[in-house]
Amino acid sequence: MLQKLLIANRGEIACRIIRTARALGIRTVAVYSDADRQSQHVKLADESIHIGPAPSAESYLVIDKIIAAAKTTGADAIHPGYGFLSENEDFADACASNNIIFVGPPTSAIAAMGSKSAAKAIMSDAGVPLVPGYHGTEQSEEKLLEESRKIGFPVLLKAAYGGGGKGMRVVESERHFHDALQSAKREAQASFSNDKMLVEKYLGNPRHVEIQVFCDEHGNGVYLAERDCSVQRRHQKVVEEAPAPSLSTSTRTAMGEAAVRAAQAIDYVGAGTVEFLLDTDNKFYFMEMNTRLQVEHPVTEMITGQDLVAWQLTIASGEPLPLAQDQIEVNGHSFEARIYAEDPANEFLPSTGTLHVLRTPETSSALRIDSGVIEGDEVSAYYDPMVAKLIVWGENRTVALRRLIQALNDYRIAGVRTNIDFLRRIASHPQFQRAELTTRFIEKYEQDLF
Ligand SMILES: Nc1ncc2cc(-c3cccc4ccccc34)c(N3CC[C@@H](N)C3)nc2n1
Ligand SMILES: [Ca+2]
Repeated sequence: MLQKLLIANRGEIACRIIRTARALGIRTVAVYSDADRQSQHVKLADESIHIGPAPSAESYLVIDKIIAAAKTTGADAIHPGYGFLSENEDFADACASNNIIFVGPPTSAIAAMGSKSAAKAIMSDAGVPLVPGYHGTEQSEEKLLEESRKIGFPVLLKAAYGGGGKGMRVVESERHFHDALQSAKREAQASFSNDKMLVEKYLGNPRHVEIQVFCDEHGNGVYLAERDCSVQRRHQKVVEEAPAPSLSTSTRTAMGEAAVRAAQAIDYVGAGTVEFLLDTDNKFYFMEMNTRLQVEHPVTEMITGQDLVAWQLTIASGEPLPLAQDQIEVNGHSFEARIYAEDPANEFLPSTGTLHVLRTPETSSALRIDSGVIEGDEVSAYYDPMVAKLIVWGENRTVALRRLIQALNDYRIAGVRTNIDFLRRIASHPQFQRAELTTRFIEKYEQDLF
């Protein structure tokens, strides 16, 4: 087993990783910027080391500083968490060349999934269903238009190196094609320094259903059920749940097996998430694969009873998967609500300030709060405004949803504005209660939600 783990992250995920490492008897090292000197993750770790000024670009994102911190403290492994350097090939390489275990997949797997078009080519060979479309290297406007005609409008233009909806344009008909392509390419170039496009058939009302996969270094691969992350606002997940409501056992099995095939096609090791679009006809299509632990992993932990960070550390130590596929059981239903310090009344802009009041609902085996802050802490604008994740479990969706609403009612935060009321309105909405989830939920019910 690993002796000493450096967590190259901050906030709730750093605290969460430290808790599991401690339970496994692994010593922990926290890294912190000037703004995080007094933060929770620093207090929780056995050791801590300063890595630079508050801006991420001068601290949490600086590969050499993280590597130097690991060497100074004698860490034998680094957990990247999510965001920051978690899907950065150069960072994974830097760990390897410094004989530090990177708690994640091989660099080759990160590279393979880095481009959506390259990923689709691999998935197609692995027999994973793709949205009808074009993901080739020829990028002339004529070629992309010809392929769009073949697919049939409406089509979706997507940036091959994109994410979070940037560089994405729905093209209703041919006469909008030129302008949509130019603006998508401009945005992709600006956001990702790469304007390579792929074209997909536009699905009118898909759900976002993602499969949690785990592979070890011995060729074993399993899936740990799925999560429905359809309720998004501007491509940012707001509420996630597991399992996906009204997903048939045959669809669940087919998606899970496709996800494991996808992972094994790239010799995956560690925790990964294969994202699918689930269409109204129950057909599913590969969207992308995330080669990191996701923010919403706790809902999977709640319904399977597994600690996914413990699995990551076990596998990073070279040990086999803790369970075989037929030993993985799903019990009950779980929701995660992401609590952001942002102001719904002001375009959801980040809200900063001191958390004068932070009273949380009482935790239990059915209610978990993953948070990186305590009362009195400062919420700055330097980092992601998510201050906590509220995770609930129930023996069925109705019970879990009732607990979610009760917990949101019991949350008291003063000093920054939060999205708690917005979350409560989503959870209480009749269509949400009836699990009529589509990716257009918030857009469709916007007037009821604000
Ligand atoms: N071919 C095709 N058709 C419809 C789509 C609709 C979306 C979409 C659009 C808006 C919100 C969404 C929420 C969850 C899942 C998907 C969406 C979508 N994505 C991809 C990235 C994700 N953040 C949004 N891709 C799509 N692809
Ligand atoms: Ca991704």
